[in-house]
Amino acid sequence: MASLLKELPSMTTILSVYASISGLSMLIRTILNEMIPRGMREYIATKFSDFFAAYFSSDFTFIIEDRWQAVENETFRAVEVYLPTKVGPSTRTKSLLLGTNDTNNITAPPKPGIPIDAKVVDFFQGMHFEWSLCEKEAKKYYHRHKRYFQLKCKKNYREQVMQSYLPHISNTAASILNKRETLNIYTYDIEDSMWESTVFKHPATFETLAMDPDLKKFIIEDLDLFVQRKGYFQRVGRAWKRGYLLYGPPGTGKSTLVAAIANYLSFNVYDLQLQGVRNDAQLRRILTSTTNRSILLIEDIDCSTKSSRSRNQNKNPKEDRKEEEEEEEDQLENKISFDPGVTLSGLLNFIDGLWSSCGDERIIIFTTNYKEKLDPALLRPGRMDVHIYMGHCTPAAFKKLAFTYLGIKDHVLFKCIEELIQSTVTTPAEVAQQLMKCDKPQVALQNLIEFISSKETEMVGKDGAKKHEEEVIKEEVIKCRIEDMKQDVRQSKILTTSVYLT
Ligand SMILES: Nc1ncnc2c1ncn2[C@@H]1O[C@H](COP(=O)(O)OP(=O)(O)OP(=O)(O)O)[C@@H](O)[C@H]1O
Repeated sequence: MASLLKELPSMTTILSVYASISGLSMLIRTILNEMIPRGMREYIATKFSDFFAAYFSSDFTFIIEDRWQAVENETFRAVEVYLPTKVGPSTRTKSLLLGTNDTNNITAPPKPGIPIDAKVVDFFQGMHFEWSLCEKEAKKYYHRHKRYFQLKCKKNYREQVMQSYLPHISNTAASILNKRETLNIYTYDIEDSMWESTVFKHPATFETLAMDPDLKKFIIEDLDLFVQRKGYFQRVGRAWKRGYLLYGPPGTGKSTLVAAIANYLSFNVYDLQLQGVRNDAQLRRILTSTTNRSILLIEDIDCSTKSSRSRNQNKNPKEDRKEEEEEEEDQLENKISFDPGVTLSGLLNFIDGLWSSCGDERIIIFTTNYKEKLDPALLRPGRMDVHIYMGHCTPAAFKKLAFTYLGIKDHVLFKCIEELIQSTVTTPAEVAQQLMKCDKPQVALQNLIEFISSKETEMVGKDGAKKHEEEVIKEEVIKCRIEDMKQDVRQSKILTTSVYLT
């Protein structure tokens, strides 16, 4: 023992070694501080600490961003649906987002949501998880901020998270979404680059819709077949989508039919105004951020082109022509400007091009009052699968409306009204408006007879003047066509064939 103590260095030696080491380290630090720039020093220090943290820390973090490879991230959406179910009184969150989008019922209890940076704790099969929703600034000013979920857990839970926890979240979210009682209607906010939703409570159903019974039956069967045919679409190598083109005069029930389809299938509706969309890239982003089991609605598709918009407004073909020329010039300018607008080919690409494969169980509906004004490319077979004409009121449609609005299946005035309806051009919207005026069938039906009769006399008076006007318009149209052909020859030298919607 005494010999062992003798071999130990003395206190003085230890202190002098310590002094030399600290002196040396100070010298090295000073040299490094002078030789290596500050930025690089900080970078090396962070890398060092990251390395040791990863090596020695027992935690692991999963990041789930809102978009994944250019489309909406379904895992993010599942977590977004699942996590609010975990914020009860027992959970350790310091804040909670509350709100309701049910504009029809302000007393509806608010639903919980996850605020940015709040922490939500969840337990699954004895494992402890900590979630937080974060946001980071977008690189481009017109893109919304990126949101992502952070899931922190023990490193050794990693496998279980992938194999059982995340599938459990997806299944729970899917069953919540399938059971949802309310539908949403979305409209795109160009400023914030995001879809905004509100509760969709349209009372229209196939039951209340006044249309030809065979056509109604056909549509219902077509929808039923569509939702059952997941395997079929896969087998034949087509995207699980269905396109409907609804056309016909205003007030014949096109929007009502869309609402009836949404209610029948329990699909959310994405109502897109093409006019505000900046370019094809933005259109792609908008369309890929819609969800499955939904309807994409683009109303008045004919009005989305500049030329068709002006044609609708002007009665005088000469003015039409002038405005068209101005618009063609605009289009030429647009082609070279920063913001070229949406091209028809950009839209078609989503309907049946390569981008059509993004998403499942989607219904695309275009509506128009003027099918003849649509670009033939849109009408080509395979583009819009079903073309549905919504026409003027028929005797059968009138009976349906009378039952819906007055609750009657028959009345002595029916015969007279049916004859009047056949001899005039009346829309279901006009009939519905008259029937709504009074609850008493006798009075309401008499009002309707007066209304249709006055329309009939108006039409007879207008007939002569109308014929003359039609002849003048025909002449003008022929002149315009000849001018068009000349213009086309000139244009084909300058323009390629892309069609612009703005
Ligand atoms: N076929 C119909 N069956 C039942 N109600 C109808 C029908 N058509 C019109 N209506 C009634 O008329 C109103 C207007 O109809 P709707 O907006 O669906 O017509 P639209 O064809 O979409 O018109 P637009 O082309 O102007 O958009 C509806 O609120 C509905 O009450």
